[in-house]
Amino acid sequence: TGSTRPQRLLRAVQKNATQGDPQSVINAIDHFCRHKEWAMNVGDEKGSILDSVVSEVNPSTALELGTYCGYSTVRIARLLPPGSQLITLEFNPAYAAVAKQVIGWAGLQDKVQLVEGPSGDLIPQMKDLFGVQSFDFVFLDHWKDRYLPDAKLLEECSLLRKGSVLLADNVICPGTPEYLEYIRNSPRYESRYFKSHLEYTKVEDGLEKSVFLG
Ligand SMILES: O=C(NCCCOCn1ccc2cnccc21)c1cc(-c2ccc(F)cc2)cc(O)c1O
Ligand SMILES: [Mg+2]
Repeated sequence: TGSTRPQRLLRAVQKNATQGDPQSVINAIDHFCRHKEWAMNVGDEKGSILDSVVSEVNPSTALELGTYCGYSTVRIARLLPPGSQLITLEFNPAYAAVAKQVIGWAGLQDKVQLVEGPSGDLIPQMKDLFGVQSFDFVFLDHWKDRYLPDAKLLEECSLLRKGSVLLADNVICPGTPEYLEYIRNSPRYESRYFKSHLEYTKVEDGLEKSVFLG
């Protein structure tokens, strides 16, 4: 029984990042993934696009689907205004355990609610569990075949309001063709593609930003 990649990533954070300094946590993970072991964090190039969208939206309530090791959780939470909340869903308990420690190392635990379980079950419970009326911002980064059903579920549960922003990772690689087809052709969304690269590689990938029109 050796360590897992998420555990080695966490160890790199604890070794190279300063507690309470989110940027040093981001830098430590990017360095580990670029020079030691690739991992499926959104990364620095797409992360800068994520930062600009989060800053523009300035969300009071945000949802992340797919925590993994907490890299994008830290990127988003570090930009949130005081009093705002980020809810992040993770299916894999081992990933969630690492993410909790990464988020804690960054000192952002008070802004983040990490919930374990499948999005299809948890999204309908958001209002009851967290008193959320609607989400200003949603980052989709989980199973690529769940992007479309979960976007529809958010609509059906009235968890989106006029102006809510969905930002989807990996729309090219691994790819989310059904989601792109739906969201780009729906009269209820205004979408824009941000061309970039798969984290830590030269492979094309990108983010799709979609504004819900109500
Ligand atoms: O697969 C990826 N992410 C998803 C993880 C599981 O998420 C499961 N999951 C997390 C919450 C959650 C809630 N409900 C259901 C499932 C739920 C993912 C994969 C790649 C990638 C690209 C090229 C490769 F050669 C290999 C991998 C890159 C990425 O950026 C990704 O995000
Ligand atoms: Mg991703």
